[in-house]
Amino acid sequence: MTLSIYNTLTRRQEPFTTVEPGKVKMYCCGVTVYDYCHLGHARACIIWDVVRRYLQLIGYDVRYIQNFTDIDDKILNRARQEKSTMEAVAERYIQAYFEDMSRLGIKEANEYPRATHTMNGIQRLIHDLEHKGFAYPANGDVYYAVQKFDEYGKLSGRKLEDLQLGASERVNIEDAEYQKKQYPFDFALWKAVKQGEPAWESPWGKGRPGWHIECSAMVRERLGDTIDIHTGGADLIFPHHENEIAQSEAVTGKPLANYWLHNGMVKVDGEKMSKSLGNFTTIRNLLDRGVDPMALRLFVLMAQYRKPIDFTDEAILAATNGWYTLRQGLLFGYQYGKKLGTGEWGLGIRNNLTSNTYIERFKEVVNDDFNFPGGLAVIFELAKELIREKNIIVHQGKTETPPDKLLQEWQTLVTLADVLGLTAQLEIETISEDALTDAEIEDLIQKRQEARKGKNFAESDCIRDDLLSKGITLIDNCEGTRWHRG
Ligand SMILES: Nc1ncnc2c1ncn2[C@@H]1O[C@H](COP(=O)(O)OP(=O)(O)OP(=O)(O)O)[C@@H](O)[C@H]1O
Ligand SMILES: [Zn+2]
Repeated sequence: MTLSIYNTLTRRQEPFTTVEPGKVKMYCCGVTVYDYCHLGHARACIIWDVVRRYLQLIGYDVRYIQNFTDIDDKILNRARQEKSTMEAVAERYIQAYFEDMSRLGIKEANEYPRATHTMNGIQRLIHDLEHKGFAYPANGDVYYAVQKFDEYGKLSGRKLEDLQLGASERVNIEDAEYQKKQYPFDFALWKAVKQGEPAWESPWGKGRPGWHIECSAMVRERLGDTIDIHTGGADLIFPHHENEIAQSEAVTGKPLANYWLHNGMVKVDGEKMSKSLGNFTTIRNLLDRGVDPMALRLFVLMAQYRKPIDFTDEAILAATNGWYTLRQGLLFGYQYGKKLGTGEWGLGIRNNLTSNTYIERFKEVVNDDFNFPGGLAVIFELAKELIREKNIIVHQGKTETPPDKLLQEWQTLVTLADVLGLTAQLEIETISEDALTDAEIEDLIQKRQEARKGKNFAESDCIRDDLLSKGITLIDNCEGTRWHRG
């Protein structure tokens, strides 16, 4: 079976094809930066990270862009509460984002555009919409006229007539915005400046962009008119993604994205985990309590990505137990490779892997709409096989299974687990003989920096992963790269 994925737009599972052969352009709606990331964000980031890694495994060259919404009422409120500025609040939480995601082993996007750095693209798009009759100015604001876009509602399946029926309790007719709109469901592309708020010059007067327009502008600027995959949480289908489609497609006349993918929500007692609702556990809080980042990854990957999942202590405990099992399998080669007499097993994992039945089974199952739980079952089968061998070695001193077979199984396990971002670190004691010095680590970080500058991300990832396998964790932030052992 080749890859087929469920497309929210068509409500069907479809064979995956790309605009350009062998290349995937992928855009993911990122976080609004006014607080630490919670487990809902962790789920979204882990799922799209793994989707990206899997597409790479099956041979695609993936260009992955994720934005930061760094201008928004919630950021301004936070800045007011703290007597700080929007920039300072945004910067702090962007930095925190990178720290948290690095702890979870999320690969960096190719670019992280920010709304405040995209003003020209945003204004150009609004101008084009106005020019084509899809937008109208009103007292310094600019609104999108949803009734002008015939296909409005095609993603979410919501029709304007239905919205109208249920609207009476939701629309506040006293609201200043409402008074400026020609139609209640029109939405703001540009908002006139309010006292004390940051603002940019524009043809419509000083002001700032609405939320939806930033993503349309960033996709257009960084990836072009039509991309292959647009992702985000299911909470964004309406209105955010519906509005992105309306904005982009009205201007270009082309599909914004061929496949729309949405992750299910992380819930707490049946309600969406959310910053606004305040019912959230942050990633750093959970990890600082001692939960292994890999257990959190497993918690996410054990569920089908579109289904909601409940965050409970029991679920994290189950994932942690699963991780301890998998970890034993992943460490097998490091611990017993030498003993089995085939040299240092940790070396050259990446280069040695050829197709085999486990890899084919893994692909077969994951090709069915990114069935990661199914892929995990193959991975656990391998891990358990290696643990069985380990027990034989521990109790009998040796195993009858040929070392080459074990080496291949172990390499397969490490490679497939790596596709899901699941990597095991050796305890410091077990590597003390050949532990790197601080200077050697700094040297490798420098090499990685250079590889990144040269856009050689395969090499930079390789250096990071090799360091990780030696118990060294890298944390990237705006000032550079920090590291710690263990
Ligand atoms: N509970 C959740 N489960 C899964 N994904 C989520 C969850 N909350 C947010 N996301 C996803 O994370 C990304 C960033 O979301 P955003 O910054 O708007 O967070 P939020 O917590 O929903 O914010 P707010 O509470 O202010 O609405 C989006 O793709 C969103 O769909
Ligand atoms: Zn978006």
